[in-house]
Amino acid sequence: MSTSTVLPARRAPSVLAPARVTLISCGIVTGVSALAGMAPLIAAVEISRRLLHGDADVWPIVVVALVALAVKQFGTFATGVLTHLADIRVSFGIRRNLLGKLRRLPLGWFTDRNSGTVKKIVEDDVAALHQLIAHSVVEITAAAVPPVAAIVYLLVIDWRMALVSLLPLVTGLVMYQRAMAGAGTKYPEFMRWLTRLSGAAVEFVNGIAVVKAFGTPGAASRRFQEVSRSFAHFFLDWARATSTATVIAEILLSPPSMLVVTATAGGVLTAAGRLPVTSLIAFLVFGTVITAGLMTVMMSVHPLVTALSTARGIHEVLAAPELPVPAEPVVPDTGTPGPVVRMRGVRFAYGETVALDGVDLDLERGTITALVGPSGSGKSTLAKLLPRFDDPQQGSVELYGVDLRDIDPAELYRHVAFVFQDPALLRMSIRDNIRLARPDAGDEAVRAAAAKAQILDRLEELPRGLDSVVGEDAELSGGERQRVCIARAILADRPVLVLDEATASADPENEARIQDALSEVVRERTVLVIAHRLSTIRGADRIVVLDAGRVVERGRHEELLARQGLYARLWEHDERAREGAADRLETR
Ligand SMILES: Nc1ncnc2c1ncn2[C@@H]1O[C@H](COP(=O)(O)OP(=O)(O)OP(=O)(O)O)[C@@H](O)[C@H]1O
Repeated sequence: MSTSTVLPARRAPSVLAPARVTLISCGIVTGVSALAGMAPLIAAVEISRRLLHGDADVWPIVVVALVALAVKQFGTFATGVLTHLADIRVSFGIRRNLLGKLRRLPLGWFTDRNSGTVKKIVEDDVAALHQLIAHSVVEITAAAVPPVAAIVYLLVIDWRMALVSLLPLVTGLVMYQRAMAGAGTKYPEFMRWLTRLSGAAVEFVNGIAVVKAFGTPGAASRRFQEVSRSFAHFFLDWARATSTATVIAEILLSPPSMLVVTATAGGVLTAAGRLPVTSLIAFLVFGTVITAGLMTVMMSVHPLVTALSTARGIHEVLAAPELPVPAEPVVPDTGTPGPVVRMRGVRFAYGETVALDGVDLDLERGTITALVGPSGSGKSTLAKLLPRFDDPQQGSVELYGVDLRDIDPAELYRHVAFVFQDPALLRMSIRDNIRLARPDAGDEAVRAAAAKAQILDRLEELPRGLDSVVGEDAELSGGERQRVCIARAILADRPVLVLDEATASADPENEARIQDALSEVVRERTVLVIAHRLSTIRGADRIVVLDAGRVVERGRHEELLARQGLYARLWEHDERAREGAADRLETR
């Protein structure tokens, strides 16, 4: 086991922390602006009061109202600019942190989630935060301050009339509250449905080739359809349960309802001489301010709740446990005697599924060790522990006698390279793809690596040669892509190499060239190869046979054949498959 101290999982900073000061200041400025924005309404009431009393001196009021209006406009403009700038800063920071985090998360984190979920967090969720930072705070403050100020103002003018005017408002809010009851549990469920929908859509699109080739019409997209249908049911049920209360609430909270109540009650009181006309005007003007403002606040609640839950989701990703990083990393000494890689008592389980159970394995310097075994025996899992895509739950993996958990990841990748089955090329020039691990490598070195990987001639045929961009003007076959990855590994020149041989057999010429490229890349290196076709690893220095997560046999090809065990059976099976294929070809 590792003996070094490891840092606790990095504490994720609050997603909104960098925008906090801006948001608080903009909230205050917006509140003041909103109050200033009410000045023209107060001025209108005051002007009508003076005119009704025969006082024509209204110009000072007009001037004050205009100044207040200018203050409001300036405040709105300034807060708009500041919040949008804060949004750009925060979104950029979050995207950068998320990308850094995704690089540090163990591979297991990704296999537990589909690519739809990851895309939703990085792209959609960060974009959704725009609403919160650039809009929600200022918009809600701007909408909430006038109604509150108006209520206080009307209570001061005539508290009894004010209470009567507020009746439709209070009833409307009670109905609204009833409509929203259960939203606390329904809303997170709604968000989970959206994630499921997005995941099902991505799965469907990713598998479209298989769908077209094998799917009976409609059958392959069934999962997507099922998720869509279940989501529609969920949403309809929710809408049905809340629609009546929502409609009544919206009618009561609308400005016309307020006007009807205020005009009727106010008119009766004014006619009876209990309410001055100027007060009636104030109620008519400010009554609609209250309802209009509240409607805006309520409309903003939904995007606000969405944005807050988004912020929580992003925070959870940033706080997800990473593979521990050593506090004091040890630099492995390549001169250490003994095996280059040593695995002891390695156990690894995916939840309940035990993939490796007590595996011991040594990779001796400059040798090729082949991992073979039936499908699901744990070969890929074992190989992925060496570049530390995950840590074993028990036991240890050592490089030059140092536990991988004690080595800085950047240092580890200076020693270990890998070529996996699925050739991963990035959307950049072929040249940059090859020199991914050595960005400063010169043209000569890149070409030499490509030549050794048996791909240079093909790359030179591309429209812009090595400058052609993958996915734009560099369309390569699977076998060619794999050879580019091999060129990358050759140029990276790491002493230890993990190699997952392709299962999908390429055409014979491609196949032969891949084999030539591989024999180049393994030269003078310590290699762990996952062998899917036993013919290719006959000459390996050592063959390790896995079965159900355990090493059941080890030795050279001839020794293992002589033992008549699992390897011999696998070999026989492979031979028969090869002969069968050859016979079929010959009889054509
Ligand atoms: N991400 C995962 N989640 C859950 N179980 C997994 C996961 N990956 C692999 N397994 C399981 O772990 C076991 C070992 O899988 P692994 O892929 O290492 O085997 P393998 O020998 O490489 O198989 P193959 O030759 O088919 O690629 C299998 O039972 C497999 O179903």
